[in-house]
Amino acid sequence: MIVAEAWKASYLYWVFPALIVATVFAILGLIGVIFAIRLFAKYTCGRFRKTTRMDGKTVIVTGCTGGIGKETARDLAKRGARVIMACRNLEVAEKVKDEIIDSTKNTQVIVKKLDLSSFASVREFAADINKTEPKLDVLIHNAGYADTFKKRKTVDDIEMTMETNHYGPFLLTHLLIDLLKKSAPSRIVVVASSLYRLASFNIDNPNPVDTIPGYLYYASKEANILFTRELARRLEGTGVTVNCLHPGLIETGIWSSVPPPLNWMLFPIIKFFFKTPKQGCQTTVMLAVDEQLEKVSGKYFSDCRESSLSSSVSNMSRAKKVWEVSERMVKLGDDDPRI
Ligand SMILES: NC(=O)c1ccc[n+]([C@@H]2O[C@H](COP(=O)([O-])OP(=O)(O)OC[C@H]3O[C@@H](n4cnc5c(N)ncnc54)[C@H](O)[C@@H]3O)[C@@H](O)[C@H]2O)c1
Repeated sequence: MIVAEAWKASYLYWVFPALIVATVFAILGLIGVIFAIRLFAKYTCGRFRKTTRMDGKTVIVTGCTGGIGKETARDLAKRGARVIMACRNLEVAEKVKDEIIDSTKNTQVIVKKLDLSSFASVREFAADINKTEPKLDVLIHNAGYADTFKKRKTVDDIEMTMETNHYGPFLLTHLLIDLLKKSAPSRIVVVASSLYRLASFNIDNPNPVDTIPGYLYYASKEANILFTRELARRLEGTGVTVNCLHPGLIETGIWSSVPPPLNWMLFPIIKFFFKTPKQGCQTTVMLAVDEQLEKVSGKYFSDCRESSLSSSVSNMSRAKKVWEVSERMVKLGDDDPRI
């Protein structure tokens, strides 16, 4: 009884609850500030002006049946470009094409089959473009594949993530380079990711069939950046520029590769904090369209601004080695163009 009375009289009797309440308010305040910062970032992300036109220009966008690619194709069609949708699934692509024509009133939108996980498909697509298109102003490497755990090989016996995200686009660039040079000033845009920092392309194991694909996705994005830097060096003076970008964290189908239960936890984060595909295509569109960037090459952009790269991808001797390994992997023939 006496102890209870003493406890009540002690200042600790009030200080403890007050501390708990203050801590709860501080935590809630912190969460609120994080929310506000993220929402601010989401709605003030870079946005490229709508007025620059692309009439008379021909653009290829790979992987545009959904996500960032679809909004990129729509935006460029709205600006008057002839848009070639290079897609794996023709049935879905035709529906998306109709939707884009409907919303932009630009009938110069066409679909062509391209499966980046097959060198034969890449060759067939490039041969068709070289035969039918008198010029090519912009080539956008947007398509991307991600899986977390499922190890898969392509028809070429190459690890799926690496071929789709790096070797396929590497070969396609070679096969279209003469057309791009002929059409100069022309551009190549590579959709990479800031998550390249999480992994490293293994030069000693260019066909990493035993590695977890989740890791290889990041490694392929590092390869995208090294490819961009070496390509820019090799294309100097040709009038063809190449730049790469991080689109931001975007609410697209690529996140469905995250397995349960991680995807259940990720779902509200993606819904609340990630940008929409329309917001996510802004940097790609800027690199494809902005007249002020006509001579800019070999750079990395994020949120419509040039951004800095880590030292691992600034190393040009590493970029050269990745290039040489990639040349061997795609088995360039004697008649294929070299860059
Ligand atoms: N969503 C993000 O948060 C995010 C972040 C950083 C980078 N990226 C990059 O953005 C690009 C677009 O991805 P997204 O987020 O719109 O995802 P998405 O899954 O919605 O789109 C990917 C597209 O690539 C196509 N594709 C996949 N494999 C292909 C193949 N073998 N041949 C041809 N096309 C193929 C798909 O059909 C789809 O149209 C990718 O390169 C991705 O790595 C996305």
